[in-house]
Amino acid sequence: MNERRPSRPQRGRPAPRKQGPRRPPAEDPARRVALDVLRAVRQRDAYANLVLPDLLRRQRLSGRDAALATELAYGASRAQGMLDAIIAACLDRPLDKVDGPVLDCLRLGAYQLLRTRIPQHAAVTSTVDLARADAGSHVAGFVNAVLRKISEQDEDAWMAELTPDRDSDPIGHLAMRTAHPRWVARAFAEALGDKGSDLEAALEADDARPAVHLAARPGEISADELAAITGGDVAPYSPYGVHLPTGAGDPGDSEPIRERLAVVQDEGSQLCAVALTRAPLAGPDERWLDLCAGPGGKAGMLGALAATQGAHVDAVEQAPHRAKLVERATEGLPVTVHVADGRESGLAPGFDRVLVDAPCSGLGALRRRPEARWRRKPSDVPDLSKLQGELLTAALDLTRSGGVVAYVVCSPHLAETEGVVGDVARRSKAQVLDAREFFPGVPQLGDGPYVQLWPHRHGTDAMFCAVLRKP
Ligand SMILES: C[S@@+](CC[C@H](N)C(=O)[O-])C[C@H]1O[C@@H](n2cnc3c(N)ncnc32)[C@H](O)[C@@H]1O
Repeated sequence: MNERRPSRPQRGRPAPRKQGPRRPPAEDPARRVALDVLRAVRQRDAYANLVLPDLLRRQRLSGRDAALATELAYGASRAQGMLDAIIAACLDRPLDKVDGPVLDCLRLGAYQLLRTRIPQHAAVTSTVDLARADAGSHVAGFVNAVLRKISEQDEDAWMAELTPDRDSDPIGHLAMRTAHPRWVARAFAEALGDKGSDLEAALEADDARPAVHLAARPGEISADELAAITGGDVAPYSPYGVHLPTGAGDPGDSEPIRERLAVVQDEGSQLCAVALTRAPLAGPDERWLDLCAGPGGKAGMLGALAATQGAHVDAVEQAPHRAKLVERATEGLPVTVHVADGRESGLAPGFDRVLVDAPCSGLGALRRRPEARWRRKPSDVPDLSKLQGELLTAALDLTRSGGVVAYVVCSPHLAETEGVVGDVARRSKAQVLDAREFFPGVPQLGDGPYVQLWPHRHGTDAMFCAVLRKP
């Protein structure tokens, strides 16, 4: 046993308070918000990025306090597996025997100790205060003791102790070091065909906070104009994209977004929507379909492009509340929204271009959804692949002979990407086009015919795109 870290924290004996900076107030509002986010995620499967803005508003937090709450809530959510491994190493009982509210406090405290520059005493005492307020004095000593043990080593030392050996278990090693579940790291490795440096770069980029990307609405404003107004940079690949500087604040406050001249949209999503419109077509090019449209990001892009080309978009979405979001996103554009199951939409066939942006595991956008990597399970994938195959088949059925279908998922998992497309193309005899041609100027697209974008190569989400032509 490691003598420096006795296995049993000593309950009820808070470490003596040191002289020095004043103890933070009992209810530090930024940490309170972060803790409430962690709790909502754990208790009711909430999405951190949806609950946080509301909590910030309710606590009237802005500026540095809001930035701290965001950093702690998102950071602790993203690093949860790694934090849990370290917390577990400091306990004399299994982690699942720790009460949920206490575990939330431990995660929040551990994150501050390991991944921020917050002084140790502030990280520990502020978390103990929250634990006392939420769970009672009897747990304060326990939280204090565990956090003190965690604080005896920095993240690197903990990782050296807990991470599997790099040579004998490269995936387990990188998964732990970059705070990813092992199955996600393995899915990335299989898609990259690499267990070494490329995988490391991919997982590290996936663990970093992404820049906010905007899409200028085609026909309304150019990317140059949007960049000038927002102070962002024109995106490297999407003709409509702008990257906002880090820490630019809430993009929803910016004038072009309020005036609906631009939307927040990852550059990879923009590229995939535009790719559908770039595939060459003989014959008519007027009827476009978006078969999985909610909440309407790509439908907005397609609608705006359709408006400039005299085409019309039908947008199908199964969930009524998401269909409403599509209506809002496409207001004023030549788009008709239908609430229906894309597998049996009842729409008349004969579409010239069809987008299937299928429901997926979202493994390609984990960096944007802090808690998602710990929520998704490998057992989710088979059901998703089945649905994806059915939607792609329905899309081909709705396409005219010679028309094109873009199949897009925000995941690099091979069962959701090449597996689905290979299977449907074989059965339908659809021709798989070289999708790289519809991503001009984008480097490192491999051997084709599919396109797999990556955060570490392209700065985008890990979007997958295949383009098929109906025989
Ligand atoms: C990846 S999202 C699409 C994102 C959208 N294209 C965008 O850019 O904003 C997948 C959407 O498909 C919807 N969906 C799930 N099953 C469906 C089905 N059987 N038919 C139609 N839509 C479905 C989900 O509700 C979700 O809104």
